[in-house]
Amino acid sequence: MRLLVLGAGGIGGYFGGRLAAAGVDVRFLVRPRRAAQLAETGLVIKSPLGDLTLPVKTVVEAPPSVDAVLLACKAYDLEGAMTAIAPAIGPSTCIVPLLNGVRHLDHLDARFGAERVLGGLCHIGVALGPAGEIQHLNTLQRLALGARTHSQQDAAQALHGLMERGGFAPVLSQDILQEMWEKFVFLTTYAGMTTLMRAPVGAIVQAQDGEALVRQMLGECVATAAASGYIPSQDAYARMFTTLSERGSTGTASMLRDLQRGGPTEHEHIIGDMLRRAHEARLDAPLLRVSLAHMQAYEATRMAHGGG
Ligand SMILES: NC(=O)C1=CN([C@@H]2O[C@H](COP(=O)(O)OP(=O)(O)OC[C@H]3O[C@@H](n4cnc5c(N)ncnc54)[C@H](OP(=O)(O)O)[C@@H]3O)[C@@H](O)[C@H]2O)C=CC1
Ligand SMILES: CC(C)(CO)C(=O)C(=O)O
Repeated sequence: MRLLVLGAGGIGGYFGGRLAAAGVDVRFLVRPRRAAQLAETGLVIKSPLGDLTLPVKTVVEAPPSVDAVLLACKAYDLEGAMTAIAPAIGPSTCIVPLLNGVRHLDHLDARFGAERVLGGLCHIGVALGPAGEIQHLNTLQRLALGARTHSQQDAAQALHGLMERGGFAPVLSQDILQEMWEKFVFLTTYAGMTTLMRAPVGAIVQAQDGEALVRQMLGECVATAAASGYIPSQDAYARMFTTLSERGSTGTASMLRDLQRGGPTEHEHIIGDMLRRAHEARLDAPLLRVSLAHMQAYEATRMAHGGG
């Protein structure tokens, strides 16, 4: 099976690297700067689960008709990424997007046809270091993928088999859209609250109304998910709330880290999309409104200072 991984950043580099190290036929579709860097250093992963340095195959133009594409770009790069992978999408190619959120599914479906687009997500903490190395920040490495329709089940199973070779125990989800929505609900609150407060969870819940505000934003997201047909399970809700209200936690969403380094963020794809869906369902979501306005003001300021 020929696998094309779009992006050798945190997510693409980590999972693609594990697969390449196991002998899977992986090509990384990257831009010229990253191609040069990888040619010089190889793909480097620094992880508590095992470091890795290996030469990898890169391409700056997609080869025709691969078997599967692992899509691992940030949401603000989705349009360009879809154009980049287009030549690789043949009649039986599957695309597994690993982006956070859910809105990208609509864009991918419109561009390539819903039958090509499986569901996917990952729970992991990875970031690119200064020399382009992939830093694995904890020991989580959960990748889940699954069929969105009955007709995709065989393809999902085959891809899961391929992913298993990477040694990161991928999950073949029987309800990937539900899982994606649960992560969307969690991440919107995590990113919304930690960016608004410029603080980790532990500091937020120490503030007078901190925990109440976390509960309120989570409630707005849960109501939106429910109105969209994806009520988080009780277990999922309990896990989310535990993480979002943990005393002493130093946890922050990657969106806060992106903001603190003055970079672009996925706020429209995450917070903006959740709020849009709340409005469509005629739900009041005052905290999401504040959170989105805050991120849009950040973005306007960033652009005014020449941010690209
Ligand atoms: N990092 C994490 O721990 C987690 C991230 N996610 C989600 O996964 C997604 C990816 O995040 P992450 O890996 O951290 O992001 P990164 O910024 O680390 O990596 C994205 C990569 O995509 C590449 N890219 C973008 N457009 C193109 C293109 N047209 N052609 C080739 N390469 C392209 C970028 O290349 P270039 O270097 O050229 O810009 C970059 O290396 C996001 O939606 C994120 O929210 C989900 C769970 C955890
Ligand atoms: C929730 C988390 C930390 C891990 O998957 C993440 O996706 C993010 O912060 O962007």
